[in-house]
This record gives sequence, structure tokens and C-alpha cells, in this order.
Amino acid sequence: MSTRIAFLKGHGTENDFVIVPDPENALDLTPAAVAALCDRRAGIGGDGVLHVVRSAAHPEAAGMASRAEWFMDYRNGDGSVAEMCGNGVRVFARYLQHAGHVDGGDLAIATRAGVKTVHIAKDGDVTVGMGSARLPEGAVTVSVGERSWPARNVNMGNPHAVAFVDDLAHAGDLLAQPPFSPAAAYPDGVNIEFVVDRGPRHVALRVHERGAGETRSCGTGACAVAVAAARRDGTDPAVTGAPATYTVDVPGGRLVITERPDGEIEMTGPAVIVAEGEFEADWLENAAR
Ligand SMILES: N[C@@H](CCC[C@H](N)C(=O)O)C(=O)O
Repeated sequence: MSTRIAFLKGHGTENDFVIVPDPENALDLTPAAVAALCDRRAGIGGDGVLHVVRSAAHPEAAGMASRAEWFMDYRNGDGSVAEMCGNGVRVFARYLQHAGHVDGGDLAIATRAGVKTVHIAKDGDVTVGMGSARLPEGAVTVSVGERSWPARNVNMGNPHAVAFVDDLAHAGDLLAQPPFSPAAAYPDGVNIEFVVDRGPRHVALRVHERGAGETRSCGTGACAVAVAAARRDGTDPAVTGAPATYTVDVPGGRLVITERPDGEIEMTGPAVIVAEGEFEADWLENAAR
């Protein structure tokens, strides 16, 4: 019998992840292995993998080890690497609590987009200090079928294009990557959010995630949407001097995003562990061939 490898399954607003605890970074999680784990028919199924590694044991995170014991080595469902995952970091924190590595309250988690501060509240929600957004200049256009929309380029550590539309149905089938231009705006690909208004400082989105297709939620995407909406609505905290809070409905639930005048963004939402189990190392090796 081959070695058995522990995993958990979790989600944040139905953005779902296979969680692979690997404190000493001993597993060879190739892109093909990640894709096999995330396969919804032949694997465990998920939008991505949360590879849980001690920062000191990972070459990309060793420099953050003094500030954050754990590194979220995030992979998209197609096996590609991403800089950051907003829903993932909440679920990662929930896993650390579930496994007894941390109590509730405040902790820090290393990501490829830097160290993120996390607060696990007694009521169950998790709040993440997401850092600040970058807003690269330049017009961007996204298309679905015959329709095109101007989009705002927002970088939350990972790249986003935010398009305000009249009706989320106009976004059509988001399984395939919607075309965008100019290509040079996003040399490494992009996550695309389509957004409608629901009320004052209340919006709803659908998203095509780079490396995963249409998902039920995207935390960094919700932050990018709140930032774009604040610039559109004249509530940019850097201009008004007051925080701007947006409620962002996603197909899988609701996230609340606050941007402060200093640019810092906080995201609050649920994080749930739904199952835990084991898979055979041999299965993964064969599936990843
Ligand atoms: N679902 C995530 C984002 C995951 C990474 C993204 N697909 C990318 O490639 O940048 C979130 O909640 O932020």
C-alpha cells in the first residue's frame, strides 16, 4: 500500500479549495498534481489548492518566516501559481485554527503578495488585511461575445479587470477566458469581474478567475471591485478622507470590504472546513502523469 497523504476540503463563499498540509514542504506538488487534485470528476475537486507550508521551509517565503510562521502556497485549479487568494487566506486561517496551530484572534500569514494580517472573530467570520490596491493607468477593454466594456485595471497582488455592466447575464458563459485588450496590460493573464449595482455601496459580481474559470467567488476580485466602485462613485477614501465600505454579493455569498484613507483594505467573510480525509500518493502520481 502506498503512502497516504492527508487533505481537507474547505470553502469561503463557495470558492472551494483542497487543503494540503505539508509543514516541511516535502511534497512535490507539480502543476499536473494540483490539476489532478482539483479535478471535479476524477479528483477531489476545487478551484485551487492551499498548500500549507512553514514559511521557513519554503524558498519563496523564508524571508517572511520571522513575521509569519505559515506560508500559503496558493495554486489555481489548472496548476498555475497565483500571488494571492483572498478567500483562500481566510480558509487557510480557518485550517490553522482547526488543526490547533493557532487560537482564534490575530495571526499573520505569508503569501506571495506579502504578509497578510488575519483576525478570526468569535462569531466565525474572518477578516483579512489585504494591503492596498495598485491602479495601473491605461484603458482596458473586456469582451464577451459581441459585447465589450471598459474595465478598470486593479492589482490586489494579483491582476484584475473590473467591468461595470447593466446585467450580470450579459457576462454570458464565463468558463472560457473573456478576451481583453491591450494584451500588454496583463502579461501574466487576468481575473475578470463583471459588476452590477444593487444599492448604495452595494454591488454584485460574477468572475472569471485566471487558472480556474468561472468561480462562485473571488476575494481579491471583491476587493478590486470595491476599489473600482469607490473611484466611480466619488467615495475614494484617499480623496474624501473617510473609509469606504462596500457590500459585495458573489454567487456563493457575501463579502464586506472596507478601504481606509491610508489605502489599507480589509475584507470580512466566512471560511469553512467541510471535510478531511486521505488520498493515496500512488493515485496522485498516476493521475498526474
Ligand atoms: N479565488 C481567489 C483568487 C485566486 C487566484 C486567481 N485565480 C489568480 O490567478 O490571480 C480569491 O479569492 O482571491
